[in-house]
Amino acid sequence: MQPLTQVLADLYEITKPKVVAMLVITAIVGMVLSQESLPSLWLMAVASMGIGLLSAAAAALNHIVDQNIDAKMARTYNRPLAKGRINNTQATLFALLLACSGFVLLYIEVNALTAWLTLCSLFGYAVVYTLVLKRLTPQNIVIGGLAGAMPPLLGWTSITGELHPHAYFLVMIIFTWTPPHFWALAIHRKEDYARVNIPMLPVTHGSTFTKTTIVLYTVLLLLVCLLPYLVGMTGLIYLVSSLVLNLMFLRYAWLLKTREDKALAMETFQFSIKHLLWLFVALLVDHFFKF
Ligand code: HEM
Ligand SMILES: CC(C)=CCC/C(C)=C/CC/C(C)=C/COP(=O)(O)OP(=O)(O)O
Repeated sequence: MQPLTQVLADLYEITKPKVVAMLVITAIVGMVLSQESLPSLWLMAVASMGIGLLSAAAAALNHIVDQNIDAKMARTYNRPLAKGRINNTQATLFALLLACSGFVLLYIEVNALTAWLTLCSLFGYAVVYTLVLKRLTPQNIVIGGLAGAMPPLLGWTSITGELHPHAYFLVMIIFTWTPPHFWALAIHRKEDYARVNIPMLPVTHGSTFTKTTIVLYTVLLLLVCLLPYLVGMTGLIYLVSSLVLNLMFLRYAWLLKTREDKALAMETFQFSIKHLLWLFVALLVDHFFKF
């Protein structure tokens, strides 16, 4: 029997807290951008809580589904389920508790549209991506990435109760960002994925092809990031910040492609996270000081 504190720490770990924190930040930006003035803080808090709970449930389900492959990969062998520190019943009940409380909170305190869309995102990540696409095709993270890109739209609908084209631009940004974010890591962890027969792009098409694809996606990302400015949704603060961040990302991608430095893959991956965080901070600042 594990001590209760260890079980709680393990349950917390399977929620992928840092990823969920980032998802919630992008949702909050969606909330703020949906209105001229700051939305109700109560509504923002409950919506963030609901989106966070359902994202955490999705992450826990991913740990349950992937425990056998996680146990064989150097990056993930020490995860709570892979190591048997918690069992399937504990993890499943925990995931259900998170999912139900998140859904009910969104449905009652926010709106039905957001509750259903967030549940669809959970399904998209935990079932469509993890259970099916991850094992099926090297385009797994391109298609599956849509679930992780949804939070800004979920944040937007939390406040307005309606879908809006401006929210789609934010989704498109994260959707285009996800492949270079993940493939940089997948290059570094290629042997891990090959060992467990997961058809990640560097395994199926090689690292050289993947690096070229990363460069192309970072160029596409730079262009997609211009859309909010071009339609008048954002101002110059966002335009300049996004250009600087995307040129930095492109530089990492280019160095990764052209230099034989093994450390560059993880450096590119780590930069991708900072890139997205600062891009969304820029969207926030721009919203309040738009010129
Ligand atoms: C299908 C889409 C995605 C895939 C396959 C993916 C893959 C990954 C993987 C494998 C890691 C773990 C790296 C490690 O253990 O060292 C990671 C880390 C991370 N991802 Fe993603 N990611 C995706 C989408 C996203 C999205 C949409 C966000 C946020 C908006 C995000 C934010 C992060 C953050 C913040 C980390 C660092 C976590 C930490 O340091 O513990 N990812 N990602
Ligand atoms: C409700 C909602 C918005 C859901 C979004 C869910 C979510 C947690 C998205 C994050 C994407 C992510 C971390 C993928 C990595 O999975 P992986 O299995 O490829 O990586 P791993 O090997 O580290 O587990």
